[in-house]
Amino acid sequence: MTTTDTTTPAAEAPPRGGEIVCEDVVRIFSADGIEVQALQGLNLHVAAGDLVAIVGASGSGKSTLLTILSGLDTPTAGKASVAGTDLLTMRGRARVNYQRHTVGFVWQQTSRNLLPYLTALENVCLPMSLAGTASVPHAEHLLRLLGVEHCRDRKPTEMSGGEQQRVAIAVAVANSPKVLLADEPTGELDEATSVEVLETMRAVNAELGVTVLIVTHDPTVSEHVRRTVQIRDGRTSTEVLRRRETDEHGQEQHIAEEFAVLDKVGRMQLPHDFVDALELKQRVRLALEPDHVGVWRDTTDDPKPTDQGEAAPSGASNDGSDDANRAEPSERPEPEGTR
Ligand SMILES: Nc1ncnc2c1ncn2[C@@H]1O[C@H](COP(=O)(O)OP(=O)(O)OP(=O)(O)O)[C@@H](O)[C@H]1O
Repeated sequence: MTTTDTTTPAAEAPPRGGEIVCEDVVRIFSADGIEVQALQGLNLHVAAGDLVAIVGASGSGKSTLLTILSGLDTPTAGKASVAGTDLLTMRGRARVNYQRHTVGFVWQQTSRNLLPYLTALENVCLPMSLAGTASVPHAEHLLRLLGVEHCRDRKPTEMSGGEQQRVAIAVAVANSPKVLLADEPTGELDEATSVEVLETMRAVNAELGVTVLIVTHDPTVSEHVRRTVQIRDGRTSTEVLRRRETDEHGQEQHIAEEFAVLDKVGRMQLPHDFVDALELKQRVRLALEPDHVGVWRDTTDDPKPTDQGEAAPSGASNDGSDDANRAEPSERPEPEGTR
């Protein structure tokens, strides 16, 4: 990952609010009398037209989030809406309409996305027929856009895994949803085919303007999206925003900046590698500077060197003043907001 400093990170950030809004979303599962908090106050805002990857360790809550956004499950608490539809109060007919028109899905298992006894064209026409808007020319247009027009009259068993996933994307966007949700869409594919499928997702995002959210374990997915959101223990923890810039030599640079997610009351999680690198534990020292917040390891209880080079008693300062523990600006580490 190429990283570089930048003076205007906020200028590139997507606007707050928008197509997908999750605020303090909680999902508790009860099984055999044991409660599992899969989502523990998750916050996520995705703007209309954005292309976002959600990454995280196994069990961090990615699939739970996607199942809620797809309308197949309801949060225990919090606020969640997609394209203005409130996912907590949605019932019956509204839920069917939501799944048919507002969101489209692509699942990991290629076999789950397509009906095996229908051709690619028939698979794409099916959701339109259910909505009463079947159009062969529109289905053909989508197959062409996704580069699988040659599969028009083939059944899934006559297509490669990558072709099946690209047809699945055409099926998912057949009813012009506002949001396309994909759960590990490259999970069963080799690297080269994964890249093709991800590029297809980009094309759908760019050409049709559909907002795309991809849940994945695959770290290479991050290189194909503008924004990667990390979920940790049921909460969004950090984000990486990517963009391309041309430097003064005319060379294109890929810029990746890491951000921490700040909730409404100001809580944030520091990335694991920051915590490990500075051996941060239990408590950190903070300082508000004009344009950033400084975070330092708590050295209050460290032995202090004396003039003779011996350790002073814990907590004692060199000159007896409280300021002795504060590093002078020249001694301070660089701000950690960018890497
Ligand atoms: N229906 C359920 N009943 C009980 N616990 C559940 C249920 N679904 C998920 N969980 C638990 O919730 C937590 C989050 O699960 P989730 O499937 O969302 O994680 P994930 O990040 O998608 O993991 P993976 O990458 O392995 O699919 C896990 O501890 C899981 O065991």
